[in-house]
Amino acid sequence: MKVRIEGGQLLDSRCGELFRADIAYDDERGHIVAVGDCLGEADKVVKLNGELVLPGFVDMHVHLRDPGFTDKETLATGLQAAAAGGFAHVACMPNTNPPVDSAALVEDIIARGRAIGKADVHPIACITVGQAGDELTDFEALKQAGTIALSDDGKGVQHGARMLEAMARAKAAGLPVVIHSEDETLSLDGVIHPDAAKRIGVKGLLPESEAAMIARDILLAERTGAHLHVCHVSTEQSVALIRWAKARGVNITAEVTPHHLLLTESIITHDDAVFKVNPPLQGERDRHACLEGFLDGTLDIIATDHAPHTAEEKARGIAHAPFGMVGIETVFPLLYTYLVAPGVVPLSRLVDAMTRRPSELFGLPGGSIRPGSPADLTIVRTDEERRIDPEQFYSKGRNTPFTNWHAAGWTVRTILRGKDIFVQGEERLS
Ligand SMILES: NC(=O)N[C@@H](CC(=O)O)C(=O)O
Ligand SMILES: [Zn+2]
Ligand SMILES: [Zn+2]
Repeated sequence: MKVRIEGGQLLDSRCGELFRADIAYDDERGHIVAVGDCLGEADKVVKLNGELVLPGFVDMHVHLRDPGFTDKETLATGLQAAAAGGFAHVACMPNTNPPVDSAALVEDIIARGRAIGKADVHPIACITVGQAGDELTDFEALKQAGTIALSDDGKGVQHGARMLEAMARAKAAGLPVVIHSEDETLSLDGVIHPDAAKRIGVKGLLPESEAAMIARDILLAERTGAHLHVCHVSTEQSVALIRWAKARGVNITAEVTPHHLLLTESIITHDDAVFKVNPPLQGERDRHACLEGFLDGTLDIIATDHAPHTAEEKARGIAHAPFGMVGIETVFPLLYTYLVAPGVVPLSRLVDAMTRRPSELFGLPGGSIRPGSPADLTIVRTDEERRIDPEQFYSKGRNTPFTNWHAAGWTVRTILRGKDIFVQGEERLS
């Protein structure tokens, strides 16, 4: 069936300007047929009134908690939440129970994800067996099964020689190594930024633990030629090191989260674990450096690090609650409202960092609106402001630090290969 979307605004990726155009796609074959005016007959017409029609969003860092932690999230709730946030594709981290360290587990997630029929899920598998930091997993078998990258996210690989071997083998297998950069001999059992920790009376987490590990892994990536991708960059020193590595020609890319672009440790004025995340919210200099790094492309992409936890777990307070914040349903409205609308970040930079760039880095489909490309589309309304209410989330996780913030830029429809995977107001999957 031929579908036409008319009355929307598209983004010209070369000049960054918005323009009016219609889009025709084939909802069975799943690709875009034409972009422009007078696109001819269609079996179905979606009429818009100036909404943005963007490529389907891509998030390279989410925690879907399935298998093993389904009280926090399930594949179904996580992939519906992703679609509601405008995401057509998400990459899920392997810190589940059991950890995703075998081909069978990768295949299981892909098969169950596909059956749910929401966002497409692309598993990232463990670097080390059981995420224990020691024996390496079978990279070739994991790749055959469909894994798109390797990571022990949640923990850093502490042993340098082991990481060197992992990068050499990842290079041979053609898989990116995605690092949670944390030198545990520095971070120890700290929980939040040292300044905030002093105010609250808990243990500080040394920010230098991040850059220390990034420095090591830059050197190992340079030696091996592996594609090193740095997760959730949060400090000024980390941004400087990545910028330096790129200038040297190291095969390195990086991501930044919405919370590290919008928040600092100063928001932590009382013991509320909703602000506890790893890496922690840092200082204003760090936040500013992340923003600069994002604008100049040192930090290539936006990733949410969507990390749902239960209300009970988060009620344990900053010292004892698990690290992590949800983010997949609010990332675009927050960054649109607080960075794009005030003129800090161009819309084209934000959209590129959530679509074309992550697709390109990890070899995923989509990322552009052109005849022949997949009909992965996100339709966003920028003229309707809403208050963020976690009770409305499709995710099981309600642990957002942005409760009661007002934002515009909500997704009204998400399309994957020509099929609607989210329409505003739809029922929850359980
Ligand atoms: N970011 C977090 O604070 N938590 C993540 C782990 C991680 O991304 O390191 C989680 O799995 O909960
Ligand atoms: Zn991490
Ligand atoms: Zn993570």
